[in-house]
Amino acid sequence: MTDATPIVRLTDVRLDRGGRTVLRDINLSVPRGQVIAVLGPSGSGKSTLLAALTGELAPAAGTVEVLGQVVPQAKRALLELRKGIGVLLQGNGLLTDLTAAENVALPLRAHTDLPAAVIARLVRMKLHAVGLRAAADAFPRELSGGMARRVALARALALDPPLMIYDEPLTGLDPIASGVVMDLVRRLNDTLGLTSIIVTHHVHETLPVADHAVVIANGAIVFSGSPAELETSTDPLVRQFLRGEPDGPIHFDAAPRFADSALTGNAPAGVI
Ligand SMILES: Nc1ncnc2c1ncn2[C@@H]1O[C@H](COP(=O)(O)OP(=O)(O)OP(=O)(O)O)[C@@H](O)[C@H]1O
Repeated sequence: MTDATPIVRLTDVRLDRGGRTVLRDINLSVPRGQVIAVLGPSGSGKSTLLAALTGELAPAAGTVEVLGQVVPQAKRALLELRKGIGVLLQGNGLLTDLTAAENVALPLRAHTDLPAAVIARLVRMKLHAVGLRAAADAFPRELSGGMARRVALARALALDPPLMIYDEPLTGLDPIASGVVMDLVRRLNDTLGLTSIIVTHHVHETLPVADHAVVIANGAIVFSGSPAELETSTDPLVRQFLRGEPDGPIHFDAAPRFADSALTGNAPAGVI
C-alpha cells in the first residue's frame, strides 16, 4: 500500500443485519493521516459500518478495503488485519480486576512474544502518551470516567496500529473530560501518524478536531464534506440532524424506509 492508497475504502457497499438492509450505496474513501467523523442519529447504522471495517460483518454487496486489502473472511487473515486496527469500544471494556498498566499490557501479551521488561516499557510509553503514567497501578474503579477512557485508548494503541477507530468515545463523559479525550484523539493522530475514524452522535464535540465529516441517516450517506461545509449545509436532513429535531426528513423508527423520496437522488457520494 502506498501513502496515496486510502487507508479505508468502501465501494458500493450494502450492509444487512437481521435480514434487513441497514446501509446501502456506501462509497467512502479515507486518506491516511486524517481524522474522520462519522455522524448520525441513534440507530442510523454507525456501529454497523464499524462492524464492516473490522470484518465482524461481511458486506451483502460491494467491497470493503482496509489497510490496502479487502477485509478477509477467513479467521486467521482477519485476526492479522485486526492487529493494524486499534478500536476504542463504546464503554471502555477495561478488565476491572487488572490495573491500568495490566490492561494496557493485555494486547502486547496476547499478540507478541516480547519480554516482560520490554512490555513494561511499552506500557509506560502508552500511558505517558495519554497523560496517565502516574495512574499505572490504579484499578479502573479508582479512575474517573475520563481517565478510564484514556486508559482504554492507551490499550487500543498498544500494538501501534496505523488506523484507530473510536466508537462513541464520549459516551458518559462530562464536557471537560470530552474535550480532553477529543484533543487527545487529534494529538495522537498527528504525533503518531495515525488515521482516525470517530463514530459518534456527539457532533459539536467532534467536529472541531475532524478534517472531514460524513453523516449517515435513513440508510445512506447523506453528507460528506468538511466540518465547515457541514455546519453551513442547507440540506434539510443535515439541518435536522445538527439541530437534533425529532420532526423532519430523518426517520427515527428502526427500519430505514428506502422507498421514501426524502433521500433519493440527493445523497452526495461519500468519497472524500
Ligand atoms: N445484530 C443485529 N441484528 C439485527 N439488526 C441489527 C443488529 N445490529 C443492529 N441492528 C439494527 O441495525 C440498525 C442500525 O444499528 P446500529 O447499531 O448500527 O446503529 P447506530 O447508529 O450505531 O446506533 P447507536 O448510535 O444507537 O449505537 C438498527 O435498526 C438496529 O436495530
